[in-house]
Amino acid sequence: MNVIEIHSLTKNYGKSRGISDVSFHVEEGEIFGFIGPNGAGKSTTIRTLLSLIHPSAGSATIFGMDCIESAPDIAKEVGYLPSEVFYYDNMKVIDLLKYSASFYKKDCTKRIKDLADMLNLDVTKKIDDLSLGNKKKVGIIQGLLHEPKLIILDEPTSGLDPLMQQKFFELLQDENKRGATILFSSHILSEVQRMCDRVAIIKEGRIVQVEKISTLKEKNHKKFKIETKGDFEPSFYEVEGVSNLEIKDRQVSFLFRGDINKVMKKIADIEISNLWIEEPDLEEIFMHYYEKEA
Ligand SMILES: Nc1ncnc2c1ncn2[C@@H]1O[C@H](COP(=O)(O)OP(=O)(O)OP(=O)(O)O)[C@@H](O)[C@H]1O
Repeated sequence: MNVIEIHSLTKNYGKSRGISDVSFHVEEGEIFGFIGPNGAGKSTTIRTLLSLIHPSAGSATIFGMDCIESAPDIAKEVGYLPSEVFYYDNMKVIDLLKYSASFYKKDCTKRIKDLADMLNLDVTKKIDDLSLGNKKKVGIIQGLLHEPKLIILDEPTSGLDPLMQQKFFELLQDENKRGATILFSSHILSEVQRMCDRVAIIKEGRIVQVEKISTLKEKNHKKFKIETKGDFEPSFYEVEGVSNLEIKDRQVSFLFRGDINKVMKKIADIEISNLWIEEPDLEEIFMHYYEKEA
């Protein structure tokens, strides 16, 4: 079942572009990444989905319900962490969290305590006295306290230190094991690569690719580095799919895309002393893709 379905969603801000013709779906139980550079349209897509702003064209459903018509029902089952959190600073953290919990028909007391303990947040403090990172933690707890079936996170890790990011990812993985579907927007590719099953790439308001992370990596080049005992056969360079070839003494490095057996057969013909084959990380794939599309 698809938890989120987005059909040709378009949002213009007056004459300026927000998003154009955005379509993708998120399946039940997925951790789905939504990546793109600043201003690409991630927040606009998410805010349209949550009916915080209305689309200029197109439609979207969450749990099969229309995002605009059924917004109040959808909100009960969705946890949302906006990219920037703003609060009435004078309140105590616990009072704000209790207030947030009052919107749901369940007792969230234990859950709030567990989340605050896990994230190391002192809920007796005034929001005014919290650092940016600790304010972010309040937002995370607000988004998760009602054990939502769908968690939508817009740039969730900004402001969190590396240790806290790690805890936060563990928390999300636990939520996912509990059955929650997660939509995770980010411009930090390493975290998307680490957390997500599939990813949609957005550029200048348009989706340019939706792919499994594993496929995205498979379809792309691998990096080869070889050290040889003797000189190279010139024919080695004729293998289809070899690019960015660099030779220095008895070391050769190149990128390869295609049937890996072909290049392995070539390598078997020469006497080598060492061999390294590296997967590109998502960042390299992403840059490659953006350059190609530019
Ligand atoms: N309220 C607004 N009024 C006018 N234009 C807007 C508004 N909000 C966003 N935009 C424009 O819409 C486009 C998409 O912005 P959006 O905030 O959705 O991108 P984003 O991918 O979330 O980027 P970031 O990572 O910087 O938050 C940008 O060109 C932005 O300038």
